Amino acid sequence: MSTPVKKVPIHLQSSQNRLLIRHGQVVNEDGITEEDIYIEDGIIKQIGRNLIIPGGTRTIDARGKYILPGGIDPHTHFEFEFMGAKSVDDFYQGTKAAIAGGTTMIIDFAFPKPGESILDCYYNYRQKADDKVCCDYSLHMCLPQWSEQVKKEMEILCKEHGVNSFKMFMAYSFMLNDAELYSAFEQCQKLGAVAQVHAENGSIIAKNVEKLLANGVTGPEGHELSRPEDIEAEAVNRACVIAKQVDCPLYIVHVMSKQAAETVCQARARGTQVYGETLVAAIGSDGTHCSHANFHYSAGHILSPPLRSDRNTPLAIMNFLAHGQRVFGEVEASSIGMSGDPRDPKLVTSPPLRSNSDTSTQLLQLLSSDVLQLVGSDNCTFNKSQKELGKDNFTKIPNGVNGVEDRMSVVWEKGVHAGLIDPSRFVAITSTNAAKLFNLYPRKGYIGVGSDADIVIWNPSATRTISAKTHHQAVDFNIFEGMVCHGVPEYVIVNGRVIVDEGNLKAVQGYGKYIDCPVFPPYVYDPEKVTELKPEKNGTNDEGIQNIRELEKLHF
Ligand SMILES: C[C@@H](CNC(N)=O)C(=O)O
Ligand SMILES: [Zn+2]
Ligand SMILES: [Zn+2]
Ligand SMILES: [Zn+2]
Repeated sequence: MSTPVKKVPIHLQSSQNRLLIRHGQVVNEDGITEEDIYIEDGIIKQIGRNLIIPGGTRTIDARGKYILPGGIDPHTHFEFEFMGAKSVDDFYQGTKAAIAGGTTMIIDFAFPKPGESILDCYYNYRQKADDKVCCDYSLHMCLPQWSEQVKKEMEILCKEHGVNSFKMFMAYSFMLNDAELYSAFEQCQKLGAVAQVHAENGSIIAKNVEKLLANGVTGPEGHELSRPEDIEAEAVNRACVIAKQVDCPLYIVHVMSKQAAETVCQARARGTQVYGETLVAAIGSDGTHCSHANFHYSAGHILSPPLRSDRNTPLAIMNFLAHGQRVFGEVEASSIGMSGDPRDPKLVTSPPLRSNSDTSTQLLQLLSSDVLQLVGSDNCTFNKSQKELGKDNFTKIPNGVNGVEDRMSVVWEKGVHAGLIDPSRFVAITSTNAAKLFNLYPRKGYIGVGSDADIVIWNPSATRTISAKTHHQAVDFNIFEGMVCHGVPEYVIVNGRVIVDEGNLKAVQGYGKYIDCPVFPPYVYDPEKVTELKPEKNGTNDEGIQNIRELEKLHF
């Protein structure tokens, strides 16, 4: 007979784990409501008005503020050994900085060392991250080579370790060829995993580099010259063609150019199931900074695919992120029933499409698809001294920039404050869509009963000036240096704990944990059939997300 568990009377339980957020505007991807939120033991327990809550609960007044699902950054490289250097933001400082900026979960790219199996790589990443992370995290696995062993270990990672996404490279010395990509996509599709690609044509880049160096172009300006937009767009298209042959859902990481985004758009219009991730760097910066007289300044902006020198890129990328991105071409708006002034910047983002009959049908299809679904940081930071590895040869500059701390504010400034997207779309592209694609939703990326209490109280009218002097990252450079952003996190709640409290960061090392990403994400593998799985938002059911109602069909 077991001894009865002694239940501590609720009014004696520590109020540390009970929180009430009042008078805020709750923003989910499908709308905004004025509701209060009651949190206990790290879970959202009640949403509504006039909630009955126990005494001793801390109350936060969110009047005039938005209450957002915590940001989810789908793309980081903490303490990553790459190109002869190790990225300086580790899992502690990187996740601490993430929380400071309103991100409450990250998904890092595990990358096997030479000769290391992907299974050992997984164990080693868990070893180095678990005790350091300040917020929850998951892992993608990179596949720098293809073999029967890799194929087998992908299955183990999917079935036993909660990895449901694999990144293949089409550039760098560890690029896979088309047949290997084909096999890798087949395995992803069989396992119910998300196939991700770094889409640049590595063979053409190698030839361009040879020519540039032979002609004495060794500075950072050579980086984009060696890998122009065509080289990115060609690889995006090729990956989409292979994925379609295999019927494998495809996720293009770091779409960095108009041409690549248009290629995603056209592939979607042909019925290819492809998702596009862009980076906050592509929205908040551009390639003109890479040909600056100062080497450190230029090298500090080097990543791949490169920031583009076309100054229209940030606005075009932001438009591709806005839902129902409209591509205005030669086809007259009236001829396809479009309203609005064609000169409206929201409409014009890309060179004219051919105006013939099936273009208008195709255009209509394009008009209905949102081209890019989410924004990552690709935080892969190297100090000025490390970037000097490429002082005499741009191909040796360690590739990577910052973004994990500033992602949310820069997207708010360039998107919501600029009037191009609304707060709900902001939530979709900075949190919810990542949760859906990697099968974390609605536990993550949603404010609903039963969801994890990862919440940001966001002040839309406050501003902050970004600087390496004040940021919480380890790196000594910031590509957004001096940018004034509207949109500041005043409170950041991580699994029910107030980590940013009235702007003060109180990160706790090791407080985060590893989160499994189950295979066959419904939003990816059942887009036709799947109904939107969502908890009763205001339900009283404290079993949380078990309470599933069938709702309208999926729409991305
Ligand atoms: C190697 C890694 C980070 N570096 C970068 N994007 O330049 C990536 O390709 O995503
Ligand atoms: Zn990449
Ligand atoms: Zn990356
Ligand atoms: Zn502003």
